[in-house]
Amino acid sequence: MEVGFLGLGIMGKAMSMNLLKHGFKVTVWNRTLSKCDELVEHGASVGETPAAVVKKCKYTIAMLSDPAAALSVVFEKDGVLEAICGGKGYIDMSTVDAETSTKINEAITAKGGSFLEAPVSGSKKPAEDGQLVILAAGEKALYDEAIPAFDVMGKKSFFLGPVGNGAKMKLVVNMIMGSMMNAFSEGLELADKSGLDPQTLLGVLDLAAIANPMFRLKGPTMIQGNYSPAFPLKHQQKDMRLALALGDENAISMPVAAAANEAFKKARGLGLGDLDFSAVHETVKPLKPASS
Ligand SMILES: NC(=O)C1=CN([C@@H]2O[C@H](COP(=O)(O)OP(=O)(O)OC[C@H]3O[C@@H](n4cnc5c(N)ncnc54)[C@H](OP(=O)(O)O)[C@@H]3O)[C@@H](O)[C@H]2O)C=CC1
Ligand SMILES: O=CC(=O)O
Repeated sequence: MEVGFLGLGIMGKAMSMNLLKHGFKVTVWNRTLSKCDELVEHGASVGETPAAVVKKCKYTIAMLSDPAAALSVVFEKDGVLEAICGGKGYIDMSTVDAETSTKINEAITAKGGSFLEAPVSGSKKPAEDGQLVILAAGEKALYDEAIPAFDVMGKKSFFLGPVGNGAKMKLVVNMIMGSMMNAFSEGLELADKSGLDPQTLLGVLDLAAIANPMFRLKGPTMIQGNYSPAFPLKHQQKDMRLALALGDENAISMPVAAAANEAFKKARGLGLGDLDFSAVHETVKPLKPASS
């Protein structure tokens, strides 16, 4: 079956590559068209616009940076909305807020198409390995149709009911992850500056009740100061911002998440937005004295 794929960033490239490897026919589009070349080498076709991809494919997946990108690919000229119609599906796997997803759902379904939001948990490596956790919500029939693709991209898919629930689940998960990353950064620095070996801290944490894959994966590179991007910090800060707005809507006080958001904002201000989100570690380090 021909599947469309819009957005070939860190995640979209890995996810669409997995679809190709598992025998799906994939037509790709990316705003920066040159990013399609590598996929073409692996057998993908290219659509000139999002509308051209949707026109060709029974269902189209999107993996875009943020709400503004998700909306623009649907609503702008040559966008998804120009070609979506009865019998076609649109699956947005980007991390956005429920309001964005709902707007897209309304527009797609008004034209007779079906819509699913399906943000994912798991980063570059799980995307490459087909080990994502998929948090889907919306049209159940489209979910059932997409299961073969989800099974290739992920290790587990959840169907969470009406549109909005996938987005909310993803934001809750990333709010927790962003808060944990800040506590972890502070702990690494505290260990170091109080005379402990941060490597030993990693060993202790890994045997403790709070052992987790994120500490295991990111700890060694954070100690080296290597922040090669798997999950760009600017996207984590976007997720904290959107999660805080969800907290605001529901009158949930989230001081820990708010402090974590401030740290990610500070890191963006320091020009670290395109690095991995673990670069928030740099905000905990003491400023180097200005050279005289
Ligand atoms: N990286 C990760 O670990 C994870 C990321 N996510 C989420 O997945 C989504 C994608 O993340 P990731 O792949 O890391 O991000 P990248 O920054 O690597 O890629 C972003 C993609 O969005 C496209 N894009 C940005 N703005 C626009 C626009 N205005 N119009 C059209 N296309 C646009 C980019 O196109 P171009 O190439 O032209 O810039 C690119 O294809 C985000 O929502 C992120 O929060 C979820 C789980 C894990
Ligand atoms: O959204 C990021 C992730 O690692 O999940």
